[in-house]
Amino acid sequence: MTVLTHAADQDGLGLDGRVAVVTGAAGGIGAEIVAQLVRHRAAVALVDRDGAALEELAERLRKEAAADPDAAEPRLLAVPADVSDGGEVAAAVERVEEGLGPITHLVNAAGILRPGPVAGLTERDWDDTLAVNATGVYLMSRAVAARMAPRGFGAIVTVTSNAARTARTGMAAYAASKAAAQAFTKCLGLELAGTGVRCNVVAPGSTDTPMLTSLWEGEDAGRPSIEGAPEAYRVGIPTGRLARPHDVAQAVLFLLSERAGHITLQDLTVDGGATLGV
Ligand SMILES: NC(=O)C1=CN([C@@H]2O[C@H](COP(=O)(O)OP(=O)(O)OC[C@H]3O[C@@H](n4cnc5c(N)ncnc54)[C@H](O)[C@@H]3O)[C@@H](O)[C@H]2O)C=CC1
Ligand SMILES: O=C(O)c1cccc(O)c1O
Repeated sequence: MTVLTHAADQDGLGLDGRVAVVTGAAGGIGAEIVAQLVRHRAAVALVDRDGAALEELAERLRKEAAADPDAAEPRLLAVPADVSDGGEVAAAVERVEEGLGPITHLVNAAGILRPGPVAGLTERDWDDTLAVNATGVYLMSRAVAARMAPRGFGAIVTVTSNAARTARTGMAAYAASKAAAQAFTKCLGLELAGTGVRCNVVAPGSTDTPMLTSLWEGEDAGRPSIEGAPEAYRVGIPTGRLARPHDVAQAVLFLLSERAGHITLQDLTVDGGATLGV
């Protein structure tokens, strides 16, 4: 089958000519993953519930490529969809394969965070958080894996959080949803291990994106903001800085790539040592 053999391997990553789906593509981390995939000449389907932001991102990447004499014209497809809706996920996957060809790579990066202590955590916040961060990963991975497995090739990376394994104040629903996504991705990886489809997890720590900075700015009315941030955050990070979307995307690209060809069921933390350093 051509999908298994046609990718040129100019840089050892084996992403050239592949077809990747990135959820949460309009977000800080998702957009950087898309940009790096484009740089490695993968065709990319941009999935997010914010359709306008997807169009803007696609336009920006096309302009950047046009201004770079060494860059090929990017193959991009904006596919607005809510990952927590099974019907929308099925339709999105169908659209991607019609528009770009057989999906070979999936990154689950869509996510929401509704911070606050459990005492004030509403059922709505709990349900919404689990719906996007856990059910969304299950729905998208199941739909894509059903296509990858019979073709005998594929790689899935789910972006969780170091909050999945470290108790964090004000993050109970979020941490639970990320722990669920992490366990699900590894179990799926085990089921698929004999098919040539690899499934891994990247768990970032505090990363400089709107999800984090909106906490500090107290943008969500009525939600707690963090006093003294971002300085307060740096204190707990041995490397002395927040992760950048670039740091997280590098780890994701590695696990998607042929350099990680025998790596599956792994869980890579990208948090400057925050989880393990004392
Ligand atoms: N920023 C941080 O400090 C950290 C972020 N993460 C995780 O990284 C991933 C990316 O987060 P960021 O880029 O920082 O956040 P972000 O808020 O910039 O991006 C998240 C994106 O997901 C999209 N999204 C939300 N719900 C969706 C749904 N139901 N369907 C489709 N798209 C949806 C949003 O529209 C947004 O574009 C998330 O899963 C997040 O939980 C993990 C650890 C740390
Ligand atoms: O570590 C964090 O600060 C953090 C913030 C927002 C979202 C996360 O997943 C985090 O791990």
